[in-house]
Amino acid sequence: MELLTLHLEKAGYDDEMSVVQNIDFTVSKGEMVGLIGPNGAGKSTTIKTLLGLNPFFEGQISLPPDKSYAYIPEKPVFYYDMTLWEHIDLMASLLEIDEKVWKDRVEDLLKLFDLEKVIHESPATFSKGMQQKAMLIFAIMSKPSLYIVDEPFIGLDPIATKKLLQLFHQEQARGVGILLCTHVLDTAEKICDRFILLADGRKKAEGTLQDIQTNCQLPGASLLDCFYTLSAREQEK
Ligand SMILES: Nc1ncnc2c1ncn2[C@@H]1O[C@H](COP(=O)(O)OP(=O)(O)OP(=O)(O)O)[C@@H](O)[C@H]1O
Repeated sequence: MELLTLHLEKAGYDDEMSVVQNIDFTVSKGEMVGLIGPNGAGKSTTIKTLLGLNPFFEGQISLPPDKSYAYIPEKPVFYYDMTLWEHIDLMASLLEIDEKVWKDRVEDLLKLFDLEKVIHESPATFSKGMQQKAMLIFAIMSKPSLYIVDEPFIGLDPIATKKLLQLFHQEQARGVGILLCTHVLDTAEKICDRFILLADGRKKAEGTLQDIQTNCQLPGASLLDCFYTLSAREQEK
């Protein structure tokens, strides 16, 4: 069952000029799809558009009903005057989650990510990795059916990365779909079921690692090598 279907004929930042053209893909239940591409390829524009943050687009987007998808941004934003616990409390009331349910979930997540000691401090003063963990807790506590995650690994230490990968795995096992936008290709290669490769605002390749290897005529090659080959091919055009 498809949780996200996207077909962007064009999208950009004003009516005049489109940044991405003819991009379509789906994310199904239990599936992790990697959205990859070089700097400026159009990944963030695609994500902003599918989240409804960008009014300049033509196409169709279908997301799960309200509140059942969560976006984890690359650059977290916090209220300076609020503690981590106050952020969590606010999030729970906005999402209308039962108090006992969210408190149990949050307790486990705070323990998992080692943030119990700082619940009464403002996340605005946390390190990059701690802020990333806080954003993950806000997203996971709502138990969405789809995650849209932008560069979750930057800033996380190896143990937190491992814990996050295990968490994603558990979430996928309960049928959650994940759209993962990342430049960390060696990790993406291990965890994603399929990839969408964007370059120059267009979809250049799509499929499993094996499909992409076939497309590049590089059997057995790493995702990074395939990415490099496809990017070089694009530059030659
Ligand atoms: N707010 C904006 N206004 C106008 N143009 C923008 C804006 N944001 C991005 N662009 C342009 O859109 C194009 C695609 O940028 P986008 O941020 O989607 O790329 P990306 O694939 O996410 O890159 P990166 O890997 O560097 O994050 C670039 O040419 C960029 O200059």
